[in-house]
Amino acid sequence: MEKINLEAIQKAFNTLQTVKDTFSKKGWFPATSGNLSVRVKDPPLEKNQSIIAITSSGKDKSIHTPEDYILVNMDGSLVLPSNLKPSAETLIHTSIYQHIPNCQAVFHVHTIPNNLISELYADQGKVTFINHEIIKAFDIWKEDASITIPIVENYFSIPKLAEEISNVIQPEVPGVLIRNHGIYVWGDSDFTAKRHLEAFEFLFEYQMNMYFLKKFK
Ligand SMILES: CSC[C@@H](O)[C@@H](O)C(=O)COP(=O)(O)O
Ligand SMILES: [Zn+2]
Repeated sequence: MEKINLEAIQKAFNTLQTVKDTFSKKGWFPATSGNLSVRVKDPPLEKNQSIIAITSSGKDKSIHTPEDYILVNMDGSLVLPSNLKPSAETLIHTSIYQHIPNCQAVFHVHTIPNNLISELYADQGKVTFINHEIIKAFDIWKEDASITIPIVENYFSIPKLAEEISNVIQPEVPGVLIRNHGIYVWGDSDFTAKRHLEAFEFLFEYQMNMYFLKKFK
């Protein structure tokens, strides 16, 4: 811990606060759901010694308190002793950082569109979006672009859920849907992870609306 730079920690906490505020205003943290993490940027640390700043468990994410964030190691353990509990889903975050080499931020939200799409396409284990301009937000620049996001079952056991997510992770698709639960997204910066999340949510909302429009046409 002596090696860890306080400025880097403060910067990580500030980033989480800004993202938390933005998503909260969109209504993306209903009933204390959702969690966020960023890698604490500390160049002297080796990759496997990295630490992350993550939201504490069970907090109302529409308000700010000094207890909102906590530091954890890549095995999910606390960096410093604390009475605070890190997110119950910390192991999902650490597993994503370990599988995606340049991952700097992981965001998780529960929304009605991501829950409905995850249920609608659960049997296929994935959902594909084709020919949407917003696919460029995933850095996919080609004619007839498409993106396919995997869907996993909502296992009660977090280690099992983390393992299932890591089994379907594809580096070129920065997200995984969990059936009737929510979405995990990541990026090589908090800016990129936010852009990915907004693009996925746009596609889910579009698909959901299109589904109903076609039904009642
Ligand atoms: C209140 S339901 C949501 C939780 O069970 C969980 O899925 C979640 O997203 C938030 O858990 P948390 O421990 O606060 O990070
Ligand atoms: Zn959740």
